Amino acid sequence: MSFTKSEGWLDWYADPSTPRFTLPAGAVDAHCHVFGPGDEYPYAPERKYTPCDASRTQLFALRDHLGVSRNVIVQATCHGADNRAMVDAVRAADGRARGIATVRPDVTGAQLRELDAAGVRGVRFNFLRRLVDASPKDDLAAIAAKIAPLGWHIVIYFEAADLPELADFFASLPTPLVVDHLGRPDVTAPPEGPEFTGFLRFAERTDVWVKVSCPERLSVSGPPALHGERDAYRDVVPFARTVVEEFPDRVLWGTDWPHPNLTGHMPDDGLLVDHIPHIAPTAELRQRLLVTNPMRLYWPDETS
Ligand SMILES: O=C(O)/C=C(\C=C(/O)C(=O)O)C(=O)O
Repeated sequence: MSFTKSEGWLDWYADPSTPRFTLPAGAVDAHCHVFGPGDEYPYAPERKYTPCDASRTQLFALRDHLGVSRNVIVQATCHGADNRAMVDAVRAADGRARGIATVRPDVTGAQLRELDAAGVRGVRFNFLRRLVDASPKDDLAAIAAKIAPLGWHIVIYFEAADLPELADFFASLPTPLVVDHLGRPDVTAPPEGPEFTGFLRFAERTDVWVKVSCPERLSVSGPPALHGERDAYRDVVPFARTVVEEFPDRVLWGTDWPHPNLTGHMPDDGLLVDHIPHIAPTAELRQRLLVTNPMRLYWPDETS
């Protein structure tokens, strides 16, 4: 079966620079995806975009190029609840990857145990209307109840403006929560404004983790110079740095490779690594962000 990429779709950056910032040993890319290949892992009929292919082999090549040690591979909406591409990539990583799945309310205990055995450690609830049709909260609550006994967590992806409406539902969930991409703040508003301070209050819950990822999605200071600028996405820094400094033990970082649904520019993944010292200004903060925190959440049996 062949698939045609969505109109205007930008492929991932084919020639990422070698980062100037050297990642610490054991660094984890805690948010990335695999797409297809579509002829082996067909894209879901209900998808709202059709990506380029982005295989596990290409993901692992980027991992090695950037100096990353491990990956958390998050099921992308273009694959719906068919987790095979993600699971096969996790299995192929020989213990160096974990997975976050998408499941439906009728998922069985046996299916969840099989995912867990493969290295899956959570599910994703996506609330972006441009990515998925809304799921009834009762369905999501049913999924949460099924996965909680496994010790899994729930990755939540939402627009900042929707957090007030979603906060009570999030509070009702019986598992830790991991927020994608800083909760997608409007970086044109001041960090001390009501929207972001409201998000910080939400993140004060000790079972809420935050990915300080995707500056390229959030930045409005314009695309960086053609991948020559080493301090790109400056307008996102105050938001990400605040979260890192306020919750140093509950932050995670990821590339978001292969960067779905970006228009205008595609980030050089080497630049995304070079962005890290701007949001985590000390070696100690970077050790927690990149190694200690993701190991505690995804490989607890391997942490001392
Ligand atoms: O890759 C991301 O995390 C962000 C996006 C896409 C998805 O999460 C997805 O399709 O699963 C987006 O903002 O379009």
